[in-house]
Amino acid sequence: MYHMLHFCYAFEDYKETADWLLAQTELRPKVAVICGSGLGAFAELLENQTAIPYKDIPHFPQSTVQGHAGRLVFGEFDGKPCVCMQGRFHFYEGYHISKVTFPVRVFHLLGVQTLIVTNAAGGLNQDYKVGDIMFIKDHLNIPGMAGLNPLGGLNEERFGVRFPCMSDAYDKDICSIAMETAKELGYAPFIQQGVYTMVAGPSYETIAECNMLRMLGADAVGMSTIPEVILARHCGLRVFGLSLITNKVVKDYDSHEKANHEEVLRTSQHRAENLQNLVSCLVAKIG
Ligand SMILES: O=P(O)(O)O[C@@H]1C[C@H](O)[C@@H](CO)O1
Ligand SMILES: Nc1nc2[nH]cnc2c(=O)[nH]1
Repeated sequence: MYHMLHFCYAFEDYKETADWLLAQTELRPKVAVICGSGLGAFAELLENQTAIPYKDIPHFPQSTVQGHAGRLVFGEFDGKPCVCMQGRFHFYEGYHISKVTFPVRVFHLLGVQTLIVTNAAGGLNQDYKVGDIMFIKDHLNIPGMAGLNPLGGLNEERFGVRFPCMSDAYDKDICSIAMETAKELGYAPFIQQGVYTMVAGPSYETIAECNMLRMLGADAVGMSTIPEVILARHCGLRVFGLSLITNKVVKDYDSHEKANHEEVLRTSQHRAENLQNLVSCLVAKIG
């Protein structure tokens, strides 16, 4: 059990990483994108790229999960500078929760104003189909309710207030722009809006857990994103989040379906192009 007052990082650590990154590129991104499982190909589309492996970046953790390449890519969409994490960090990889969210505060110090988070998630809502893209309108922070919040410990006032508000976590204006963009691209038939919930993982949910999460009001379940969103809101970033529904969770004891990461990566690959188009158009509009 980790100690609540234990900090992995001091303000100076975030600053050191941000200053190191600013010396590697002349781009000054206003938008950062975190790519979910299998969704990292998006970064390949960036023009005028500078790609930096996580292992070369001071204080950065490493990606250990299949489908997370482990590179930070700076580049442009339609002339709009952007920084993209090709691979994120998860609590179940054994990282302290402040390591999982380390890049978010670095983005803030780079001058980023908007964070776009993407993830692969299991569909809890009966009406969702595999391949749907859910714009996140709210979240249920299950590990947070059990005491695992990235803001636990002493508050760093240089980033934000002790008790940040979360009822406005997902930016309604960006969500409207994303909806408009999805319609322009002809993607409306597979767009949903819903509530994302996070479990710590790495085991997938039992049938009873899926039924409970649905009863609590969640539409999709994953193992990431919420700690990043909380840290982003704490330091004043605007947030847009989307979940790719890569599988339908099992809620029926007669079902022979089994959740598995191969299916997650297959669905991500299938929808990769649509997601790339959507996110790149969005960056071009809001960047
Ligand atoms: O990084 P994301 O949240 O997209 O990855 C999801 C959750 C687990 O890491 C993995 C399970 O298949 O996919
Ligand atoms: N927890 C969880 N994470 C996922 N990521 C992709 N699919 C799933 C799922 O069914 N459950």
